[in-house]
Amino acid sequence: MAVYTDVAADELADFLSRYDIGDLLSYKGIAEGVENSNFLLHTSRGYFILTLYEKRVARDDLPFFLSLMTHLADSGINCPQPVADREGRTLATLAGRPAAIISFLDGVWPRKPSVVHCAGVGQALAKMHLAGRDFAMKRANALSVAGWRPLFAAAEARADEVQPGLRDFLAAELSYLESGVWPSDLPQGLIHADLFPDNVFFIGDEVSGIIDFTFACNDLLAYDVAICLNAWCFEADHAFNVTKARALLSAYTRERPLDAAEQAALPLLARGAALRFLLTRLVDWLNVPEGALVKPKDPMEYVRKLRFQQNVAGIRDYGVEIAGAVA
Ligand SMILES: Nc1ncnc2c1ncn2[C@@H]1O[C@H](COP(=O)(O)OP(=O)(O)O)[C@@H](O)[C@H]1O
Ligand SMILES: N[C@@H](CCOP(=O)(O)O)C(=O)O
Repeated sequence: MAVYTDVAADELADFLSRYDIGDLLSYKGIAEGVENSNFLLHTSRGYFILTLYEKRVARDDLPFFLSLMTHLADSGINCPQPVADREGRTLATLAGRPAAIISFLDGVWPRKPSVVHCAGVGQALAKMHLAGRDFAMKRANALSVAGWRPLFAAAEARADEVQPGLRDFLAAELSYLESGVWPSDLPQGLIHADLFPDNVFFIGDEVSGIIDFTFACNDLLAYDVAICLNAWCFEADHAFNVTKARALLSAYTRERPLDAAEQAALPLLARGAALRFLLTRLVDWLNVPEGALVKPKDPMEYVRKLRFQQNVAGIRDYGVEIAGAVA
């Protein structure tokens, strides 16, 4: 999270008077994250998270995100729950932004994910995919292949300020991924689409909860796995850690086996996943709003990940053997 939109104390007190969550004792902006404005509320009834939805979130999508959290929780996935006001509404407006209050989850996200954490997220991701099967609402992925060229267009003129040659590198990769290679016939379902370490809480070695569903959508399930491979299985020195990848994939496939087509497509999906986060990071890096409390994420990290994925020959490079179904 971040804070793009500040909220005055009297405005917040007025807003909270519509809810039954006790008296406000304190609140503070949360500097982590990059997408929305988030505040930690401390009231006489405990802690809550207040989110003001910003740039990439369409108001019309909010019922999908809020209903999804309720659905997943009902299916045994520990995730934040939307808090309704006294009239039963979970979606509101504050400081001119769509806003919601959600429950606070205990746990901490792993700053240096270990092999055990990677296994934990693999299992949690598969359980979330299974729990999403009977979620009735649908949302297309606005940041799949068709969504990448507008991001590229927004950043290409200044891409070489970040790294000489970056514009041409991005143009070539984008053209390749747009050339008809992207699969459409793999198993689809509800995906998180942003399951990075800062969105998975642990207590000890156990996953205690999953947060941040504002990119959740219907798309290829294996694409979600690819996003996680990129986000969890590289070291701080940018080396790919095959032991972590094996742990993540093995734990995932114990819950939901990957079919042969998904296994074969995984390196390509990981290229696409790397390009998607590279592009959003680049756009954000070049457009930090003045006065915003946000630390933009490094696009170059994803240039390195993309280069790695371009050279992956097959799923064996992720430490697992090809089989009818990886398990
Ligand atoms: N339900 C929650 N319980 C506890 N902490 C939360 C919760 N939601 C968000 N946070 C805190 O806010 C940070 C950023 O949240 P996130 O949803 O990733 O932001 P963004 O909306 O920008 O994607 C998290 O890393 C965590 O510290
Ligand atoms: N995970 C994305 C950024 C958006 O996620 P947030 O949960 O940190 O707001 C990235 O790393 O590029």
